[in-house]
Amino acid sequence: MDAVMTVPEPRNEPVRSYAPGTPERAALEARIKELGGTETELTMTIGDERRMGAGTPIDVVEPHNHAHVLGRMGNATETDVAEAIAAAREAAPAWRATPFEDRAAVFLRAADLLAGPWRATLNAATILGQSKSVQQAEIDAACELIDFLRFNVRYAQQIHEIQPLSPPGVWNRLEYRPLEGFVLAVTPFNFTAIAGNLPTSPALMGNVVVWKPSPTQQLAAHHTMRLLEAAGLPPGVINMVTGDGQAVSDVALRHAELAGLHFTGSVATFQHLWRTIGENIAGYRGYPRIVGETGGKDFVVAHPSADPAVLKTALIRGAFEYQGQKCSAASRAYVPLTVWKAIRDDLCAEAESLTMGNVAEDLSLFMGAVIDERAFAKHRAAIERARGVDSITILTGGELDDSQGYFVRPTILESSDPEDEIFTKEYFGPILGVHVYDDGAYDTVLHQLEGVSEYGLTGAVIAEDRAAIAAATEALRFAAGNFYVNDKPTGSIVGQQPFGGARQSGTNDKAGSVLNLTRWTSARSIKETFVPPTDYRYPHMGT
Ligand SMILES: NC(=O)c1ccc[n+]([C@@H]2O[C@H](COP(=O)([O-])OP(=O)(O)OC[C@H]3O[C@@H](n4cnc5c(N)ncnc54)[C@H](O)[C@@H]3O)[C@@H](O)[C@H]2O)c1
Ligand SMILES: N[C@@H](CCC=O)C(=O)O
Repeated sequence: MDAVMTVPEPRNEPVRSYAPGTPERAALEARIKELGGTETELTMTIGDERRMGAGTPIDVVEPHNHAHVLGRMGNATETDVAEAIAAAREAAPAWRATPFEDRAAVFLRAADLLAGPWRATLNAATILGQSKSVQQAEIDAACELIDFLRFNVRYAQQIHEIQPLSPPGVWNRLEYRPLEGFVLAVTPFNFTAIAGNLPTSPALMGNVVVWKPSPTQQLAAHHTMRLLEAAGLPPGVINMVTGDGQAVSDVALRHAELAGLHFTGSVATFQHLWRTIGENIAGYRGYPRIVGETGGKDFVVAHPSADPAVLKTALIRGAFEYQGQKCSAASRAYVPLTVWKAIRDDLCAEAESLTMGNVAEDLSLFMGAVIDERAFAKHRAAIERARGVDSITILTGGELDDSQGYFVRPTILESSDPEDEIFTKEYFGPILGVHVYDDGAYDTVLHQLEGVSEYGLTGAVIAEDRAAIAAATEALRFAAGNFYVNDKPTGSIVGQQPFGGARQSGTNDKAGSVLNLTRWTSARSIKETFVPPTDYRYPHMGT
């Protein structure tokens, strides 16, 4: 179309309340009932074909009621993955030739469908399959995914607007090509929005994608794929393979056309994928772009001037929302003695009072279950170890029950040893380590917490004293990619706090920002000279 088009100005999607009696609550309850009462066939999507993965069957269950099967998938085999790559490559020429505004319209439409008729479906699938409370599902599966889809379009346009200088007689242009080949998106269980963003952001930039969701997020991933189809995404642009990922690593990471990896998950998996790419580096057509966001050991440090109520709420919400299964969750806190004395009993009482259970049946609950048996076993081992360490006192929690669902009570551990593993290791669950320090030791504590963990994802300082805020901001400059002042370290919002961390927490390419989208384009410089020279001699050579 002959026009310079501007895309709609994005706004953050408002979070709905789901208070009893609201229409959104009624719609959600009805959809939970429908999806919870169906065993969904969790097919792969390869080109225009939907079929079950040909490998071993995998059940998707409700984490808070693990006897209840929500759906079944088949582990993708090497043949399945090879066919998904072939479908992506077949779709590539038409997709990269599709004008930006037509590509953008697909994702803007997906955002509007999700804001309207699809909202209850993605929220219900996230509550049932990932055990999120209503509030946690809404900020993730609805609002954050809508924001990713809308804001990325705006960011892509901003990238297109970056153009070089053109002196008289010359027109210089930058063309933003997609990468040559396919992008592999491998996504985690804990955020439906992240799972949706990792394949769609490269696709918006004109790439074709093979997407491998986490098996424990597959119900919401399945409906995300249907949403994209309903929005008009052409077959083959995003191909979804199901299962544990083994065949995906074996085939996709060794394929000559691998152009990029868009990953979110644990450090161990990311290092395995990166190592595989390194081992195959001579076999690719180009150098695959590697973007990976991984774990965290996220801190809250309080100064003696901290408002106790602000600190207490930041710890409760930061550590225990979604059972502590956010990469950003507060899992270590450093509190001066005077402030600790003011909050300890209330903090523990509040943690004990947090409601937990079947979040799909009771929409008033604050917490659900941890994601699966493996996570449950990891938390049990961490709590059992803590019981045997002299420097640790279990102040509250420590109870676990997997008879119906994988329930771990919010647990607060106090330790006099700031080097204990509760301050260094990511448990990814509702376990908060607290170190209490003498009020005069603030600077020493900042220095100690800066280097004790290998991660650099999120952190927060709670203080009223301006100099203390400035000291933490400076001392912890490289300890967190997302740093919060007088707030919890979780809950970043697209367009407001671009998200990601460095050190072992990832490549810090900031999901949902211009910085991320630039990784999915390979720019071409074009110089056109209007009146080209016709004689090779320069004036200094004389005639
Ligand atoms: N920094 C961030 O933005 C961010 C966001 C969300 C989660 N996380 C991190 O993710 C982790 C939790 O997520 P998870 O448990 O799903 O992580 P995970 O590493 O277990 O799994 C992530 C994905 O990798 C796949 N996978 C695992 N082994 C594979 C292999 N050999 N080949 C190919 N794929 C493979 C999984 O099936 C899943 O799809 C935590 O460490 C958390 O901190 C980070
Ligand atoms: N962006 C989310 C965290 C994503 C990781 O799990 C937050 O800021 O809480």
